[in-house]
Amino acid sequence: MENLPATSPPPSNGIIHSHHHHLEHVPQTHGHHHEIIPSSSLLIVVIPIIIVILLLAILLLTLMLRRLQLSRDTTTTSTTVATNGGCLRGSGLSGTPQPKLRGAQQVQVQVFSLKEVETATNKFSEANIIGNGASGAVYRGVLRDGTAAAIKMFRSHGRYGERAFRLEVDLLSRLRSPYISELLGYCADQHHRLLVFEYMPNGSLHSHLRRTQSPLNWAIRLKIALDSARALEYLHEHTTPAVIHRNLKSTNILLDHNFRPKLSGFGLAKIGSDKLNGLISTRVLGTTGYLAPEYASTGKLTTKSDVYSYGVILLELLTGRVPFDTTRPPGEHVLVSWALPRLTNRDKVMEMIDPALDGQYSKKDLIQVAAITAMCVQPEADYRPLITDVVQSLMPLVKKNPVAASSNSLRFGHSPSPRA
Ligand SMILES: Nc1ncnc2c1ncn2[C@@H]1O[C@H](COP(=O)(O)OP(=O)(O)OP(=O)(O)O)[C@@H](O)[C@H]1O
Repeated sequence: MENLPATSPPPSNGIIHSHHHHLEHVPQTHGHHHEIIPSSSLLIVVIPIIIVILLLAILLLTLMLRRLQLSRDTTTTSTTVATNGGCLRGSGLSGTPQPKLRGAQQVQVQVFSLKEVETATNKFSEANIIGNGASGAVYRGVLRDGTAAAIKMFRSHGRYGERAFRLEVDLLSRLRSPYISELLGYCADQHHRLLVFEYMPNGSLHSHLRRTQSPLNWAIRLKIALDSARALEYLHEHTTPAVIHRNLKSTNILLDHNFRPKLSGFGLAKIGSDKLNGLISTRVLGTTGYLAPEYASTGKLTTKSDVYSYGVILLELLTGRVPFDTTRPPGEHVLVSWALPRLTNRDKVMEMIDPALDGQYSKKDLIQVAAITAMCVQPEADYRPLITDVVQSLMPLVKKNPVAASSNSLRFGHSPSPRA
């Protein structure tokens, strides 16, 4: 009241008396305020308040728009893959946490024009097709500098295909490990989406386990098991934040000229900040027979979901069977359900072993691998081991069963590993 301008009319009696007759005079006093504060003074107070509110609203809106933009970028993944032969520089999963190899720098991948890829694959000749995955055909090609390559062509790049393509480019240009398939480059020319990988002359583990001719021997199976676990260890433990592969299967384990495995197929990978508590996916993606039960039923994805899928690969190595096979007798369709009770039974474990191994393995080692496998395919995620524990358990077994130097002796028909 003291601050009222001099032009303000003097307070009325109603105000003076209000101390004594408060209740009776309240309405009167109230009405008086409108008269004693001039509109110019009101404006001085109200305008700054309105300006502050407006500024706050603009700030809030900007923040909300930014958040929306980030979440959109997360679902479509990177927007930095250059199209029309542009170059991938400083590619990043915009809006998503960017996994980095601790202490390592990003590796540049080459950008190929459609013409270059066409030349490399003899115009995508059918004769050059070496595989067919869910996202499209894979061609063998020879690059301009003479390097052999496997070129994966995305069939259509709808929302899902585009995400998978960008994710593979973004992740594989960051992740470098001797256990992970190397991305040489990519082509994103108009509607074409192609990934150019180092060529793995021995194809996939899946194809080798299906072969009846010269099957993989015990020592090489153990080495494949160990190096595949190391690939996963790299993703789960040596990458920050952890990467969950989400599509671990024997077609994604590729073998080099020495049958050393490299992990591929990163189109469904998830970069998780909380690897053990997990991420809840609204869409369950992956491959039947390899999906961890808790992920299949609730969408809860953790590094332990990968450990389960890895356990299924161990089962394939032990039994030579596929994870889901309706041609088998009833009760044997689902590999895990059939194998789980046998894995922990010392007498029955021998019954489930791949007949192609022809008894050329140590029973003691087999029991140990079976025990590791049983833990990995535990229905309860918490009881599954960390992949690092698997690596540690397999290391002494691989040391005991060294792989012969020549690739010719990696399979039977040459020099099988000795019976223990
Ligand atoms: N770098 C490579 N070298 C040699 N062969 C490869 C290479 N990449 C893929 N292939 C062959 O092509 C097949 C299909 O590969 P792709 O990556 O499409 O795998 P997929 O797991 O079957 O499919 P998706 O990952 O789309 O689910 C592989 O199983 C393998 O036989």
